[in-house]
Amino acid sequence: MRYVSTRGQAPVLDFEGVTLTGLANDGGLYLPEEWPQFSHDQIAALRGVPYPELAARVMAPFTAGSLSQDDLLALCQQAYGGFSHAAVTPLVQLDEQHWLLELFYGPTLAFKDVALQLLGLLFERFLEKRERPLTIIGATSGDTGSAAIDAVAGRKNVEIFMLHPEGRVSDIQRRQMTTVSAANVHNIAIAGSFDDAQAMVKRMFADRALTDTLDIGAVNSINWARLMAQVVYYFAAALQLGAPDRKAAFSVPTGNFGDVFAGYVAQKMGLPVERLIVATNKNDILARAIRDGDYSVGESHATITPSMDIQVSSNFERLLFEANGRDAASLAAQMDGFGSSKTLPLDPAQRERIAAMFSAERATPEQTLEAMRWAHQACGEVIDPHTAVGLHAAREQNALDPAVPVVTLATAHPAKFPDAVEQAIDLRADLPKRVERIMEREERCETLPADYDAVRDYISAKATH
Ligand SMILES: Cc1ncc(COP(=O)(O)O)c(C=O)c1O
Ligand SMILES: N[C@@H](CCOP(=O)(O)O)C(=O)O
Repeated sequence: MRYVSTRGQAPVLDFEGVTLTGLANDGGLYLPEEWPQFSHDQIAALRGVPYPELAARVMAPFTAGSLSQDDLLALCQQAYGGFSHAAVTPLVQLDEQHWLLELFYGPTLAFKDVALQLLGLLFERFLEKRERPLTIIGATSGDTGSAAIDAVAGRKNVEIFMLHPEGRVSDIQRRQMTTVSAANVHNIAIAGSFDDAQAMVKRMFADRALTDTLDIGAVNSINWARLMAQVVYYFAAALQLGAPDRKAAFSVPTGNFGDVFAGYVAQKMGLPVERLIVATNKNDILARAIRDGDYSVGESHATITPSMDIQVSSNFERLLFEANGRDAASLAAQMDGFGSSKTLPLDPAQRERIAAMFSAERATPEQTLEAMRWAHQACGEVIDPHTAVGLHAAREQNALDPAVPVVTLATAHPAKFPDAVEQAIDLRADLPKRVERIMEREERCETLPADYDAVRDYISAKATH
């Protein structure tokens, strides 16, 4: 499989190259040159297949040329062997139409583990032959950071610098990152928003002074391998609900647009997906883009769903590229305009193609809490506030055929956000035993201003050259 940049000016890479490169050097994001196709019979043959094998079969076309089938299967078995649920991503029924796809059984209790447990192993495999270590630089609003750190802590040939917005992640999210004592882990709290952190990370990929001395890698969803691994659970859920003979819709709590874009990829591969519902909090740039064609940056608001407090949504670029017929030159011009004006009007063709598959819904804090109460009182499920944003959006879809099952992605364990859970249902969600110990450990974190030079210089000084 070959991978091309959305902006058309970066080298075409294979899967190994794209995994180690992260952001394309023209500022774009990598995508497969073409979407692999699964026929009706090939999808039917995946029914009942255990998760690690399903993962290897769904991902095989994307890794072809860089990993053998046997190697890929062995990596999937290792990656998912540590999940605390036998089904890895179990499906739970809420009522006749609504389901939850629980994605929080990995070591750090959020959906990020599904991709990052595998990515850590892929790094290790591909770095065996390299002489220089890979310096991972990432930005997190809470969950990517802990999952990525867990995936690479103590591994050879790799070190990680993770930026998070100071005071804007939950205490548990922060401790999951800052209590890891491995020498190859560096946490940086910046006095700014997640968007400030993400913008700095992207700028570092284009900073020759840095890239000439360090091999920089990505764990954020700018890295194609992240999205690839997330495609699998759409297959897992749809197969259980009757695919390929029955369609399913998915409601996805959204921030950086990676998770819902993985659903789009599953649909492009042949999975019968009726609709993808983009669920946002008050940071509703995506809802405005999908509904009104207006992708323009607003103020960043702190909410009870901090992981989704995102304005500039990395993976929306991938969808814009798809929706303009993969015209890289025109996309590059659109993104340049967005870079300077912070506003991007979608053209009519982009709007039409996006509307054909995506709906968008925004949840207020009260609607979020109300969805948590409904899940608890009517269905006996304790859900986290991010999942609740998705569930609220799912239950607003009156235009959907009631015979179509709607799956809300349950993106985090409720214990990661105990205050919001208590506010909604007056119950303190207990931390699972496997992570309880983070509450006693010492924290390690550098606090820096939201200043590009200060952060770049700190990383440059600390990194292994
Ligand atoms: C718990 C949780 N839900 C939802 C999201 C949004 O996912 P995405 O950024 O892939 O849109 C995130 C962060 O990415 C998250 O951590
Ligand atoms: N919500 C995310 C933000 C980063 O998103 P990513 O999917 O691009 O890594 C987080 O928890 O850090």
